[in-house]
Amino acid sequence: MLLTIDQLTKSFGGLTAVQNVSASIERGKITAVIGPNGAGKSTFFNLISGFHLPTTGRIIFKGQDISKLKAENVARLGIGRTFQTTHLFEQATVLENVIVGHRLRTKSGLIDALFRTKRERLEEKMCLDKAEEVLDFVGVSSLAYAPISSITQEQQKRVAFALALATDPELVLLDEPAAGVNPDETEGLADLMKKMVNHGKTVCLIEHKMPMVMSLADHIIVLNHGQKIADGSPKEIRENESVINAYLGGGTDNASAS
Ligand SMILES: Nc1ncnc2c1ncn2[C@@H]1O[C@H](COP(=O)(O)OP(=O)(O)OP(=O)(O)O)[C@@H](O)[C@H]1O
Repeated sequence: MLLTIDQLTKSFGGLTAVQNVSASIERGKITAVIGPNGAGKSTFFNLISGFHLPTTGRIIFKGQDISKLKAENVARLGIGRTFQTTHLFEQATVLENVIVGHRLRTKSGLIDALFRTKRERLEEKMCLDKAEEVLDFVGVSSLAYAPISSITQEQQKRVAFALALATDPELVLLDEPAAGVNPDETEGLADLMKKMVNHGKTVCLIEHKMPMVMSLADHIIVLNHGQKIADGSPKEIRENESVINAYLGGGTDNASAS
């Protein structure tokens, strides 16, 4: 297993957002995390990527306990994540967004930047090369000099993917990668996730679009009220009574059909 989560709990004051969840993510596969609104999915991602410290429990990545590491150190070890497209800088270009994202995660400090050391100049070149490479990978090279505000939501999703890929992660966490895009674009983004896997990445996504999840994921983890209520293949999840009751069945608005 690339990542193992052992009895993970996160409480915010009196509210337990993630409760005693154990799960694992297999290398080279696509794992989806699903569940109703407020189930704890984003908190789960925030815990894995070091944005929240667990209240109790452990997160083991490639044999190393990363439970207490800060986000920048988790990123350095090989876990990349997307943020909502609203985190992109609207007035900056696509390329600038990826370079800034990458620089925030590389080593040059303020002193280096002020004195323009050799390392800093070298890293600048590496950042540009890396940004061009990931923009090419996600298929938006031709938009490198376009401001974020001028491109479509689907193209912004691709830029968010590029940002996550810029640190060369082994595990990529994608938070609702297909929210707000049309069915054709959803298919294009699903293809991009498969391409990541074909290039050696392990993908874990949070997604409400069930047809996409069912056709794309190798493994699905279902959260409800902070607890894991099921874990299995798409077929197993589709047929699981508690998942049907909590999320998939009964005309719920949560599991989107498109
Ligand atoms: N930083 C925080 N402080 C306090 N409560 C929080 C915090 N982050 C999340 N919560 C609470 O934890 C619970 C789980 O929220 P979370 O965002 O993880 O769910 P989710 O499954 O991602 O929901 P959605 O599908 O709506 O994004 C919610 O009740 C939420 O209000």
